[in-house]
Amino acid sequence: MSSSNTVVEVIGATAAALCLATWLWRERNRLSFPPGPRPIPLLGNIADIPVVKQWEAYRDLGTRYGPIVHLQVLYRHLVIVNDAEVASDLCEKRSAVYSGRPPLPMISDLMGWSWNIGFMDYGPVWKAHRRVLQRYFGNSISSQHTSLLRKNTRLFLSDVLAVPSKFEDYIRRAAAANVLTMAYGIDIARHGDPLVVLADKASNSIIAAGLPGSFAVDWFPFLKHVPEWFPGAGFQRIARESRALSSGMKETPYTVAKEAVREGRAHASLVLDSLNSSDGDISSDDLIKNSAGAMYLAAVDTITAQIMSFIMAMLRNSTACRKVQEELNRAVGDARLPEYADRAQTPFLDACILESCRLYPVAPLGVPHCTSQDDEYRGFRITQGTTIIVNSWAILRDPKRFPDPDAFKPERYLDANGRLDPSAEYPSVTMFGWGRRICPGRYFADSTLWFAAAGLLSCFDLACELDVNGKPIIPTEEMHSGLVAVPAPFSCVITPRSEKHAELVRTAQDDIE
Ligand code: HEM
Repeated sequence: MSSSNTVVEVIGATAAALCLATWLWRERNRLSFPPGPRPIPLLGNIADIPVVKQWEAYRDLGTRYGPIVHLQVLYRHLVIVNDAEVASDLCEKRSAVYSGRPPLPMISDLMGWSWNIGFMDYGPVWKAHRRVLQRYFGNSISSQHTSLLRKNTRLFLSDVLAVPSKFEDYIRRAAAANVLTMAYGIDIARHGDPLVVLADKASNSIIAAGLPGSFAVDWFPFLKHVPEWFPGAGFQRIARESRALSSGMKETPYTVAKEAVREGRAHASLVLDSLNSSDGDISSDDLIKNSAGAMYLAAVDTITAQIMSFIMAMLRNSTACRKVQEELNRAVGDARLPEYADRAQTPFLDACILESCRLYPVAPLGVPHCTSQDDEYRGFRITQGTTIIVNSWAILRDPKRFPDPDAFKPERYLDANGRLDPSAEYPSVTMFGWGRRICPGRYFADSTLWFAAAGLLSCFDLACELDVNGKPIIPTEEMHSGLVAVPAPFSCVITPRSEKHAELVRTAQDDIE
């Protein structure tokens, strides 16, 4: 073959490849975005972004446009997913592309929370942090964690016995005690521990910032550079205050924990465990500090709100509540407090917990994911950098998955013999998130809910407060929006089920290991 033929062939092949690439590029760009409300010039769908009860507004968009809805705000694309199958297709089956986090100029850059794994984009830094947490939590609940839960539940019950009206504070205190011991091996003071005060202030500052997108700077990142004194730049003051708290929350408990390690008096914890690891990728100071610090923010508000939702559900469904107590009478009796081993005998309690998580998920929109490259799904174009919001709340009320979805029906998780039915659809499928970003603390959270619910209902009666006419004030189902959705404040009258139960709670403290 002559060399001129070869040149022609090379040119021909190159031209064909170029044509093919151009055709593919055109095809890709011919794909349209998923359906959604018509954007207005320049600002796009800014008026369609809800500011309260976002999960309901996004569900309504889904009813109009289908399970996958596209919105565009300025240059940012958002995809709202209201369907479990689509969420799994994208965030699980295509997790290599859908595991990022959108940029969070206010929370990460200005408020200084970029060290927190929950806000990190997908990549090697995130992976390194995730390994630390995954190694510590594993894929089940450890006996070390159940004895921690046992201890703090007993303290919680005795606090409730002393001042029942402050039950929410005590739920929060128990959650904080669990996390600070797990993360740092620190035993906190019964009341007003300075580390808890600091961590609460820090997490409140971030919760007060609301959902990502609540500040203009989230949409116009150049505002990051506006000085604090500039009119309208109040967000810079909020950011400065939160920055100081964020740094305190990361550094202070870690310093205390490391001192205890140095002096040989440290309890088992993520810090101790990771420092002792022979794996150099895990024992780095920054990795451990950041991973331990992230746990408080991720765990305390979520757990507190989910237990509050359970109590709210019990007040709204007193027949189910009584049935749980009858089950606990049979499984535990009145001569001792519940132990984790009793869980196998309390399927109805588990079903009630599941149903309260389904109806009142505390992360109704999960945490947004973000795409790391362009993708095509069901013939639609999803571009790189699109924010993916999975509407867990809508999925958990999808009538195809949960018939009669607005009703409290614990029976939906039980088989004909009253045992938990492994083939039932459980809310854990969506309430802990998706794919590579799924909540690493989910097994611990699940056990925490059981301990709190079993302890409370085994020893106490819950009742609605009465109004001036003697009618019970039944809590509404209202949940307040935010990074974590919390039930609207409600009152609950808590009384010991009998003097024997009260005595059990009083003496339980002596039984703490
Ligand atoms: C009822 C309690 C809880 C709920 C409903 C919950 C829910 C969630 C959800 C929805 C996510 C986002 C997942 C995603 O991006 O798809 C998440 C992430 C996370 N959770 Fe939980 N969580 C709970 C308790 C806990 C606990 C007890 C811990 C640890 C002690 C924890 C640690 C984390 C961490 C570190 C992340 C960030 C993971 C990452 O970005 O890779 N969570 N959780």
